[in-house]
Amino acid sequence: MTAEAGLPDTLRDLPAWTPDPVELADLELLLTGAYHPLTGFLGSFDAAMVIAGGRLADGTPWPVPVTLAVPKELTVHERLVLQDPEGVPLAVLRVAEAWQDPTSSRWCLAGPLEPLRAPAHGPFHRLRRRPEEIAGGLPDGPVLAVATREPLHRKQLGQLRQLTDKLGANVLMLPLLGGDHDEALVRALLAVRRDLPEGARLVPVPLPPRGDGDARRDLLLRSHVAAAYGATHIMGEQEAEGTAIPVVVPEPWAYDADVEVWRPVARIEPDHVQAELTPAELAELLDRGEPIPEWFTPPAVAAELAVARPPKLRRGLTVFFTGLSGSGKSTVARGLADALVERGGRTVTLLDGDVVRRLLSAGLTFSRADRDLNIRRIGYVAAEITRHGGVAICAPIAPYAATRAEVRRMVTAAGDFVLVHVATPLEECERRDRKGLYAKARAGLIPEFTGISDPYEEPDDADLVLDTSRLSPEEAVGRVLDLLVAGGWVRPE
Ligand SMILES: Nc1ncnc2c1ncn2[C@@H]1O[C@H](COP(=O)(O)OS(=O)(=O)O)[C@@H](OP(=O)(O)O)[C@H]1O
Ligand SMILES: Nc1ncnc2c1ncn2[C@@H]1O[C@H](COP(=O)(O)OP(=O)(O)O)[C@@H](O)[C@H]1O
Repeated sequence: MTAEAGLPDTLRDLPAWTPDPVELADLELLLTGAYHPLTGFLGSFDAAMVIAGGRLADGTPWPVPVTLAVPKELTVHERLVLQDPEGVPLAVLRVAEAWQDPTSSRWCLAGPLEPLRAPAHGPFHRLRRRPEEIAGGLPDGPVLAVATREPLHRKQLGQLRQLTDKLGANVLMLPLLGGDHDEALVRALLAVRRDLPEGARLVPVPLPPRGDGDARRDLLLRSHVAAAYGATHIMGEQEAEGTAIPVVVPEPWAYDADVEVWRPVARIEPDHVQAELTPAELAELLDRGEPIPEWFTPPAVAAELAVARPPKLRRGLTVFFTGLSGSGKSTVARGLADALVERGGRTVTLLDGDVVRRLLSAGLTFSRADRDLNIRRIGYVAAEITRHGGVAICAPIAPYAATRAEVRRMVTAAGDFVLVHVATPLEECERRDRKGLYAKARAGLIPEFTGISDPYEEPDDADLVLDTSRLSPEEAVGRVLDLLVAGGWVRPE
């Protein structure tokens, strides 16, 4: 891959496109050779064959459609610069085919890629390696890949040691990046490096989970990437047909509490007590901020688990109010912010609809596009506050369900999200008409007024519904506080 100082003159006039995070990861893996034998995004025939039968059109096994979706306008060009989210050009796509995905109706481009520069973003970049750099340097003999999105606890470490002993294998750890806490994952795996067999290598690989949640295809894809990195076997949860290298499934292990060691279940005396910590139990301990037992995982791994899932009392949270103008969003949101500040222990930022429109969203109108942009901006700021462990309280109208869902997604990648629908009836909001806007809207002086001449899509995913025509402001704030206490985000008084 070349290290260009800037975009060559000949490419400067080409249109540029920033693929989504999964496509960007695909691009990186295509360029590094980790997706061998693929060298570019798939065309319609290959994609259809892969979806139908797990094979490319020429019969080569390939588990997932690696495709690139673009806006229709971009399908007329012969070449396209693909860039990272900061606008750094990564590759040129020479378009061989523009095609419309029959299921999503989205337009896709296929064709060979010319690399411009290696992607240089993301944590632990210094540990990234191209497959050829690793595969060439591995010792002879079996290599067992552990391509994982989860840390290794004492059980998996024991299982791994058993498998490597049995196979006489070296270990290749491939932490799969693209989840919500990549750094914590890599740190947790680095923390157990001493417990891995001598000579184990660790290479982070960008391979976010794909939207379809198909575990079998995911394992197949991981097997292809692991094979490209030189692995001869992959540790997996289940056997699967069509993997690039054999899957080795560890036998069940449990903690023998009588002698305080992890061992294969088959080797535990029948009268001994077996212990396990299910994912749900582990999550509960983390939520409550209670210590993770040392028999379950090394303390350094436990510390990373707590980074990825902090105790709820310290975890970032967005409380998002939605409702008609005059429904009481600002009043209740302000009351909640004051109550949280009075209780202490939390930093609180109130992103009120009116205030946001004067600053962050100054100049935006009330068209659908501008309302969506306004809500996305609020969501972006709320997600950042949440990421840093604060409480963001938002109180815009947010009339569109899809945009609220987008904000929920952005925030939940960083922490927790609570949606409060202030469902005060329109008649009551209009009766209040604090700012005289409803009267103006009825008189046709304000076009596109929510509830009068513009839609409000009622949420069906609200965590709390408040009707302030039946509640005092204090009662309404109390309901929200009760919810936050019940959910563990706020200490009971
Ligand atoms: N056309 C139209 N429709 C709705 N609301 C209007 C409109 N024009 C001005 N206003 C005033 O702007 C406030 C709503 O702004 P938001 O940013 O919360 O709206 S949105 O979420 O972007 O739809 C809203 O304030 P709140 O009463 O606090 O909700 C109104 O006072
Ligand atoms: N239970 C209640 N909760 C919130 N507001 C109430 C309540 N009862 C009456 N109101 C009044 O309704 C109006 C709501 O306005 P506001 O909070 O600015 O709503 P929004 O932000 O949804 O436009 C305020 O004048 C407030 O005093």
